[in-house]
Amino acid sequence: MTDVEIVEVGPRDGLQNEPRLIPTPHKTALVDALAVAGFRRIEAASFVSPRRVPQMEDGAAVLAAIRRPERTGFVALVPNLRGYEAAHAARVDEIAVFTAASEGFAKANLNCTIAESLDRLAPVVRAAHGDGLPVRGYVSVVTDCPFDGPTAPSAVGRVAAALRDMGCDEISLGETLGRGTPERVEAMLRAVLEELSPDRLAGHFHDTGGRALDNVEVALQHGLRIFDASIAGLGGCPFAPGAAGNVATEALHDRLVALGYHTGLDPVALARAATFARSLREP
Ligand SMILES: CC(C)(COP(=O)([O-])OP(=O)([O-])OC[C@H]1O[C@@H](n2cnc3c(N)ncnc32)[C@H](O)[C@@H]1OP(=O)([O-])[O-])[C@@H](O)C(=O)NCCC(=O)NCCSC(=O)C[C@@](C)(O)CC(=O)[O-]
Repeated sequence: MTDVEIVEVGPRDGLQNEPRLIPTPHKTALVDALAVAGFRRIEAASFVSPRRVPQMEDGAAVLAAIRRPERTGFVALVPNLRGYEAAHAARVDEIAVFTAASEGFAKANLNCTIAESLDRLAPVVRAAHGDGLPVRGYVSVVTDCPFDGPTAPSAVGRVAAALRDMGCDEISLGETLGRGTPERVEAMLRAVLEELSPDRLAGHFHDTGGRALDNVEVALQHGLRIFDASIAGLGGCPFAPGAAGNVATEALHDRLVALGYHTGLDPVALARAATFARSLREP
């Protein structure tokens, strides 16, 4: 059976969009419940401006309190060297840096151009590698941008190649708005695969239009074997108006198993974590 890795991003990409501030112990409990399910990687926090994303302000406290089973690596999202230093001090196992394939989204999310974001990220990648940490690089808005409209596949290929050239070990292709169709995802993947081999890529599909699982299948057909997902479909992006959460981890797991792939995850523990995740959204 072929292995497919699901990278759990709910504690970061999912919770960052929750309007009500979730107490730190509840975030920690969610990460612990997810770790029981057997993930190899959980994106547990981000170290960004607390003014821009107040929900993520307690990232260091979350990382200090979680259990750390040996099989699970904990990832944090960082926008700059300051974020990297905080994440490293919080003993992350991997970092994720992020940019976009459109200027409109780079401006809204990072307050800079794509080129400026790449300049800002290069020293972060060097510092992480110097400390022995792997780096994943996100490209957002790979099919559609809420500000600039449809994204040209060639633009995604260019930014993914720039992240690779900078040293990112893996590139996660963010379908941020969740409105991409399998046809448009396929066109985007063809452009990216001219630059990178599929084993360096991850698919990151939001599910606003209900096509995320179909988009995963297209990516599987093109050789991708790593997918990001968010438990209970939590989330959205505070800087992408109208975007829903990532594809739900438990739905992705079930689809992958039905297709004959092996995820290494425990479905009972996943269901428990999903129930707990849903309870965090209740007032
Ligand atoms: C990128 C910046 C930092 C640029 O920041 P800036 O807006 O250009 O301004 P700045 O550099 O002057 O910093 C603004 C404030 O943040 C502080 N600051 C600056 N850096 C840090 C830091 N690391 N940690 C803590 N604080 C920080 C800094 O000290 C200052 O504090 P103030 O003077 O306002 O009190 C800012 O715009 C920002 O944090 N943006 C938020 C980005 C974000 O978290 N977006 C959501 C995650 S991305 C996403 O969800 C998409 C993804 C990855 O999932 C894939 C997909 O689906 O597409």
